[in-house]
Amino acid sequence: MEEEADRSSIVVGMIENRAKEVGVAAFDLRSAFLHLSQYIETSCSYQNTKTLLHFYNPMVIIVSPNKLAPDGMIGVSELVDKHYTSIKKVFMSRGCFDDTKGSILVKDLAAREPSALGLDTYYKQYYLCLAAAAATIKWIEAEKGIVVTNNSLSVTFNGSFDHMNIDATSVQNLEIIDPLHSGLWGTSNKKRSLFQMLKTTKTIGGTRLLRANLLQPLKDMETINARLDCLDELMSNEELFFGLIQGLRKFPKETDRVLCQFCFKHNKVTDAVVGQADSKKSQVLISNIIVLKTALDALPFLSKVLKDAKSFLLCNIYKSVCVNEKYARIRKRIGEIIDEDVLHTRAPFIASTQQCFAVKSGIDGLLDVSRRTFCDTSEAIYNLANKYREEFKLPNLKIPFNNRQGFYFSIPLKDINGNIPKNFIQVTKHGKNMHCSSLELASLNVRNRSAASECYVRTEVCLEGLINAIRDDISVLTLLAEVLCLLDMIVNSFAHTISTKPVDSYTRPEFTENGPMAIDAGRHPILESIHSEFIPNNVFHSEASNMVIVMGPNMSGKSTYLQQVCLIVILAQIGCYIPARFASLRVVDRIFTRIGTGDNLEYNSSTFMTEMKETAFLLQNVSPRSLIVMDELGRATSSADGYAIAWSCCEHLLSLKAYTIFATHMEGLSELATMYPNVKILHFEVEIKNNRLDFKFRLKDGPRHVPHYGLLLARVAGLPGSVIETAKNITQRITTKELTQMENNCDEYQSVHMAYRVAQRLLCLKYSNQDEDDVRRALQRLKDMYAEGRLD
Ligand SMILES: Nc1ncnc2c1ncn2[C@@H]1O[C@H](COP(=O)(O)OP(=O)(O)OP(=O)(O)O)[C@@H](O)[C@H]1O
Repeated sequence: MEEEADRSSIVVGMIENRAKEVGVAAFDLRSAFLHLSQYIETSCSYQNTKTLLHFYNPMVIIVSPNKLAPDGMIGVSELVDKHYTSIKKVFMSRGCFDDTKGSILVKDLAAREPSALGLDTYYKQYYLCLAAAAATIKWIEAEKGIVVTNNSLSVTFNGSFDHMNIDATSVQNLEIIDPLHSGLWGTSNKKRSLFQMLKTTKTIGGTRLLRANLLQPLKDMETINARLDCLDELMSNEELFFGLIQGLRKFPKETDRVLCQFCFKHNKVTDAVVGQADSKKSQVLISNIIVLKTALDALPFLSKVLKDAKSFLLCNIYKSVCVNEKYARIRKRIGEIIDEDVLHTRAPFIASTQQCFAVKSGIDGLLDVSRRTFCDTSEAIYNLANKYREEFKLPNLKIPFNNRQGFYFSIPLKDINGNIPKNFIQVTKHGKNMHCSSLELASLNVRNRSAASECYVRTEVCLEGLINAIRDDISVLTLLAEVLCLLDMIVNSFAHTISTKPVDSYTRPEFTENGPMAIDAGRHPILESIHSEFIPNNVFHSEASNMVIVMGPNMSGKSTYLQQVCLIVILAQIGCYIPARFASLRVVDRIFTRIGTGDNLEYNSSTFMTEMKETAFLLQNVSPRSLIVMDELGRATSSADGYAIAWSCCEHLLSLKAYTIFATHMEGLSELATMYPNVKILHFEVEIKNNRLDFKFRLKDGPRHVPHYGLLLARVAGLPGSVIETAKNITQRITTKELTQMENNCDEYQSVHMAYRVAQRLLCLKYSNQDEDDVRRALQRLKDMYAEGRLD
């Protein structure tokens, strides 16, 4: 399953205009989804396009042939050449990117009214993605020999903009899909990504949905809360939770893919021209109908489990899927033609026999004749095996079947003893067995195969009416596919993961419209299972305190903290519980990270230039609801320039409403707090014991100077004692002056911030969901703490 889940099924068409606008059409052949997006590419390194391509992970990219964009920029075609060498690239002439054709196609093929997508209104404006859709659909129909059924495709328009945007570099930095290879976090070999941690889904569709959610978490609070309500119900109702696990198991694993395949008709004209035998395709179709029948048979159990569910999401699934008469109607029609005993199976011979006998007897005379031939040849093959067993004294001779060879003999090597009977041909060794055939078997195989092919083709003829009727109700099948993937993700991944953690270690996050981002005792979802004693830390951001500068020596836990905050936000926005005691969040629309991984994703770009490009992209695209984490910005150039850049970036971000966490070694940056009340300085607690740093991994308020931590760590790393001593003398002289300055700032910082913190807490109380009594009690506590000077 793993391999297939990774295999892409998406074809992407892309085109751009002179105004650096890009239109993208992404057609998922597995789920019959067409995603259209059109946007202005703000960054010269095509960050938005890269993020989308990373999200879709396409198997084919279709572009028009011109290498350079009209303004001399590299253009999407060159971008694909440079960065996506392993993906098949197809050129189609500019004429194939026809927006008028695209709009007609989308209108005809979309399952929902195009007006519901907003495409009717904005048609002229969004011509680029429609042009890309025209080229993409044309290529798919020609290349795959299929015709997309009208009113079948699920089309979303600019769907990725309705979700949280995490650029491709941040996806890597945060180890959302894959862990980083370098030892950045010190435990890379044991560390998994968030995706790997949650990948307990049981179907490929569910796994893909999970990946898509992690790359583009939700932004809509209602949908997030609906998922969380559903999780609440699953966590408090064991019967429902285990019932759903059992219910989902009854559906064949490939149900979601198969249901969507009914959106595509095979293009018989193309087949005839190419002269391909139809039997393979008929076989696929019959097997699809058997999967559909098995899935429809699994629905009543699911209905029974969901009948008394209370949460909105599960009730909605019950109403739209479980009590929808259309499914019963399709099942009834299948029952009129398909034998009741036929079940879905993965064993090749049983599957192919089932397919031959799927249609009830007496419906088609020719089919019945072919079946008889199929039975006769199968029996002859078994008789032949019996004959050989006796004739050659090979009682352990077996007659397995695979789709490529048909039947073959398998004999234990020890029974042969070097004397291979001369009737046997195509002899090969497989472990402790010998595989072979004989001329008689080969000839029976040919007859058996041809009888089976005839059965498939006749079966397809018999099923034609049924298949057309199924296509009339295609929307309920794609709906069932979506529901199964969603349930797989929520039940088998989210609920399962939470249930494997210690009780109450994961909690439901709360969301408020404009409230703070407050996380109490948050933990790193992955590192906490590697470290036996992971230290939790708090997070607090509000409009009045939107930047936190985190200081601390190397190895004190800064980078872990930054990653932890982002992963918690992502988990919350996919509708999952989070590793914290409590969290109240506001919805984040973009996550930006600037973390020096040392990996240069850009070719021909120094570490510093990469850092600057990423920072420029961030500053150009940041929105009031973004979350920004920056790790040691400015360390890759001279210290004065680096400091200046870090300072001015902070000042810029301070003028915005976005929340920023800035980790740095530059102690001078703490002075920002004396000038800007919306900056909070924190540090990771470290003690020095016997000339060694003792890391506490606990966040404390205010700046803190740890003398010579670089030297202490250098000693641990093994630098010679004489080198360390010289370095110590030099650094002592430099820092004495700076230290005096910092201590002065520290006092000033404390008094300014005391008053400011009161204001912050008042703001939070204003937006909180607490009742009046709780608010009154909180106000009294605030007053007492202020009087005692212990407000941190
Ligand atoms: N809260 C925590 N509890 C327990 N261990 C932690 C915690 N945070 C970090 N660690 C451990 O400390 C190691 C160093 O953490 P991290 O890389 O975050 O430090 P850093 O301050 O970013 O270092 P540098 O400045 O050198 O990048 C991590 O590999 C992790 O194993």
